[in-house]
Amino acid sequence: AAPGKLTPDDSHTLLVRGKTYHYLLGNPAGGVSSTTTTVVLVHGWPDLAFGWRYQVPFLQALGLRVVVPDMLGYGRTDAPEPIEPYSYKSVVEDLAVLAAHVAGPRQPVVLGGHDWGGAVVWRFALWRPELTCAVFSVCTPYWQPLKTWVPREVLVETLLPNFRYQLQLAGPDVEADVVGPEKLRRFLSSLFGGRGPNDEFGFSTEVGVMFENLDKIGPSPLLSAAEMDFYVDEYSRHGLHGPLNWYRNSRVNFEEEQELVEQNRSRISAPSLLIVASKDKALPPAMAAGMDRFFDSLVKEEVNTNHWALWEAPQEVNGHIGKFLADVLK
Ligand SMILES: O=C(NCCCc1ccccc1)N[C@H]1CC[C@H](OCc2c(F)cccc2F)CC1
Repeated sequence: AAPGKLTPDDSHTLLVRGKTYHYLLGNPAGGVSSTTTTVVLVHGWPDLAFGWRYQVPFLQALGLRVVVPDMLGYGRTDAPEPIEPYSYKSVVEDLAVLAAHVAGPRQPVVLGGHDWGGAVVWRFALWRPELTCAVFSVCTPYWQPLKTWVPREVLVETLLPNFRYQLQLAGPDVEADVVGPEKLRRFLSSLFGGRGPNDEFGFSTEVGVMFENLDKIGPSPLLSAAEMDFYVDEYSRHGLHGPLNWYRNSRVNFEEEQELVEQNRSRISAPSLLIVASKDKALPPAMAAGMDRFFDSLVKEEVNTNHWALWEAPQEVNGHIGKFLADVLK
């Protein structure tokens, strides 16, 4: 692979704990040396490894090796039917295997996440602190493992009304209705900021997918037609069952994390960066209030974007990540 930029032959697959993962591997400008640091980038919903397209070349130019998987259920990675393989603990173990394959056994790596990927990288730092060199999250705050089970509908009614859409996404309706490339295109355009002729939304955090509006939704200004075609093609492979399984593990995640609660493991010692997005309706900056108390070293930054900060303000996002990593790796 050409050092410093992604080429088509930088696409790889690896059998990871019984699942085939597809990932992009970007080598650093100047080539790999024994001291090269590896960054693992974890995308969210509904996204792909391609969602990090504005960050990968920037990180390669900094001299980093970049590993970017299609997460479980997405793109050219397998999409198992059951929900358990999509739990935080299981996905963290998958990422640990992938990181070791690229960076070598027991080599600490930098973890970067957006959205669900942000939640995953915080969990990686909790479960595998010995493999965590540094961690950054875009949009997603940290929350500690809880010892009391709160059903998602109660969490929505009492504390996080902005999570109400997750009740719909955990149910059967979206994967039953959003089938085939044209429906998937309208669905993805809705999530990526596309609107109807009278500014109608196809998705809202209060409701979720607004099925009656889908056929009116136009292209998102955040992606070119070719980029959108790629997302539609990639999502047409498996449909939405896998991606939606991420919303069906609240109880599994709670039960798996009791091990962390019992061991009093709720603090993150690795140098950490949170970049919040001012206008993100799913993950508003206010959700990050109070998380500092769980960190030995936390930097918080804000960008003035909606949920898709990686694409809306890549220069600012990359600037914050670059400054953070320069401090960590100096
Ligand atoms: O659903 C997600 N993303 C879809 C966004 C769709 C959208 C697109 C464009 C505009 C608006 C919305 N992300 C998940 C990521 C994990 C989060 O759960 C972790 C968690 C807790 F469980 C409790 C406290 C904080 C915390 F972060 C829950 C949101």
